[in-house]
Amino acid sequence: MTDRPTPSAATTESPAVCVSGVVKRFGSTTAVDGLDFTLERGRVLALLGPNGAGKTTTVEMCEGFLAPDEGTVSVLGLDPTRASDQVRSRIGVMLQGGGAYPGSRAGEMLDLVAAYSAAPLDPAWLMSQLGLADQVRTPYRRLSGGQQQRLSLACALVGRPELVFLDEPTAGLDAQARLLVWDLIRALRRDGVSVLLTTHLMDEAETLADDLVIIDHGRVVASGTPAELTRRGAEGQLRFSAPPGLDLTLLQTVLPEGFDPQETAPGSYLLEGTIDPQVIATVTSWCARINVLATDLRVEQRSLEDVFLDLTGRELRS
Ligand SMILES: Nc1ncnc2c1ncn2[C@@H]1O[C@H](COP(=O)(O)OP(=O)(O)OP(=O)(O)O)[C@@H](O)[C@H]1O
Repeated sequence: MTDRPTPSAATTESPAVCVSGVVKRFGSTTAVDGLDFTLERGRVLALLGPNGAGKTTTVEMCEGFLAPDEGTVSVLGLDPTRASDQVRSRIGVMLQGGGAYPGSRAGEMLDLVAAYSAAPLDPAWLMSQLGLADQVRTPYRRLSGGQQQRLSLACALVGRPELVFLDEPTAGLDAQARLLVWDLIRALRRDGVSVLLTTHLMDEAETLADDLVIIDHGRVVASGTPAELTRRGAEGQLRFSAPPGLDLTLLQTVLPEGFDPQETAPGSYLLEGTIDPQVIATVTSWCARINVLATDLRVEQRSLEDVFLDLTGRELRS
């Protein structure tokens, strides 16, 4: 995927997407409630949030399908509702089954979309990248849900867009198809394509995104790189098993300041904080000194699920 057309100079320097103070209401429901975030060029930003958080509404405003009630949305430096023709020729949008003629063959559909583009990718190559090489002649209605999903991704990408919107790109895909889609998103990133994706899958966000915006009830609850977010607060946990009833005040005196070791269940011990090799060595040598065998010693990093739970008191998966 090389030789993408150079974007026009007037909008090359602006961020791929800039959402500022955006509010969107549907009747009495406020779907998006003062949202701010920026997707810089060439990066992958994941909007992560539970069902109903406002992810799809946000993406649809960026695609120009919906206008915000308040605030501004800028895509490649342009207003996606006012300059929709200019914006649409430069973005890739994954439509969920929309616009498909049920009788048309998968390969024909992709060829048709490619024909509208000045410098399309090779449709046959794209079909094979997405594991659809054997479905080129299959009518759309006979494709499985996952195959339709991947064809819709192919349609979004075949025109070599500068910016791609992927709303839950792997929803409903099996593990193997999910990995194909992940590989393709990584390839887009390597090619300098900007990607805005929504997901409620932590592993997807953590694996693919350079930047994460966690939203809930239409608002940003946290943002940063996956590493920054999982490092926030308690950085990690060290757990070990040992005979119950150890006097942890003694352990605390030899640990760096800020550690408060706990016995979470009889014989199960937990330390939260920055777990570095010195902390592990301190714990094991303290156990040796009191002649106790620590078993099952393991270090766990906080996941985005933990971060979300800390911030909202709720599980990310609803
Ligand atoms: N066209 C609409 N009319 C009325 N309410 C809507 C409409 N679109 C979205 N909503 C409501 O706005 C809120 C946000 O919905 P949205 O689809 O943006 O969330 P989401 O984060 O994408 O959720 P999901 O992961 O379930 O797709 C929800 O309460 C939803 O019911």
